Amino acid sequence: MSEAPTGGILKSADGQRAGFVALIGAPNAGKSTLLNQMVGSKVAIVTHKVQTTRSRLRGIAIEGQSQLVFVDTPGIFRPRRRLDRAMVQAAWGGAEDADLVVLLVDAQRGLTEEVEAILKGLQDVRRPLLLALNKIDLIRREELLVLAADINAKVPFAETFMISAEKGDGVADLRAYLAAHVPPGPWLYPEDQIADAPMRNLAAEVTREKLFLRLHQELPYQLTVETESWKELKDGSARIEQVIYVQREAHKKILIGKQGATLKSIGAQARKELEEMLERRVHLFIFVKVREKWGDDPERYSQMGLDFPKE
Ligand SMILES: Nc1nc2c(ncn2[C@@H]2O[C@H](COP(=O)(O)OP(=O)(O)OP(=O)(O)O)[C@@H](O)[C@H]2O)c(=O)[nH]1
Repeated sequence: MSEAPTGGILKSADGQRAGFVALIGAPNAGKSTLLNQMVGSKVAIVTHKVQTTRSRLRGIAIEGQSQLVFVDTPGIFRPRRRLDRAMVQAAWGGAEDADLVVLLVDAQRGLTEEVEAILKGLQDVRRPLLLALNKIDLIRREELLVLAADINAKVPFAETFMISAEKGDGVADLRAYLAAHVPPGPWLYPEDQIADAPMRNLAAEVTREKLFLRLHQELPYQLTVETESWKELKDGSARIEQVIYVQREAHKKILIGKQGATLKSIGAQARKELEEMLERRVHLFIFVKVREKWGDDPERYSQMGLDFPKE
């Protein structure tokens, strides 16, 4: 067997396709359910190439020779606070970055205010837009056709799919369409990273995400989270210790906050998500350490699966 030219990490690019698919929709539209159907048991890799909150990797699906990388565009609606507004902008940026954008609509709820708001936002997105009407098991076909026409009258979608994410109806068609329409090119993520994202990285990624969500522009990007220890306890819970490395004492202060309040709330959010993800109780201990100059050490970047920025 001959080795792939990339050293065996990526498969040969013959006939391969790969791309980012932004899945957007109002809360409860069924995004998670659809992703589970599309991605199956495969967990997304978690070493982001770029450290931003723009889009979160939700899962990777392989369909034939195509790799579909699903990204979330968090907080696309309800921009109440300034941070939220910044997130909304970032979210639309995420849609702009994607190769294809799928709007998932709960067909039973129909054209709600939230859906209207998303449609408005989508008018400026210069990407192929696909509409997926979900929960078709709950409504009559005639109503579905009317809804499809109403939505397409507002924003012309390249294609409209009618699916039941829960029952699986129509999901294969959508998947096949996406697979055929992502750009030709080598896969974006090596196959082995998709199957088993190391749990320690995953846990560190969760905390890192909470840090960015909470502190946003206050903190510089030179910050890293490492999971130092992970113990399975007898009562079924997990004890996880993490260290957040920052470059300066001042950053440490910001991160910890008054009387530890900032770090405490970040820790609480991370723990909650970890508990949901791992389906068990989690004891999370986070320490903050100053490690000067780690930002200049290329080795650290590659450990995190990041490219070392040239300047
Ligand atoms: N009947 C029916 N229910 C569905 C279908 N797809 C999703 N649901 C239900 O809709 C609810 C919301 O689904 P989620 O997948 O959690 O929705 P979501 O868009 O990820 O929600 P957020 O994470 O809050 O944005 C759940 O109770 C699902 O079981 C479907 O095709 N038919």
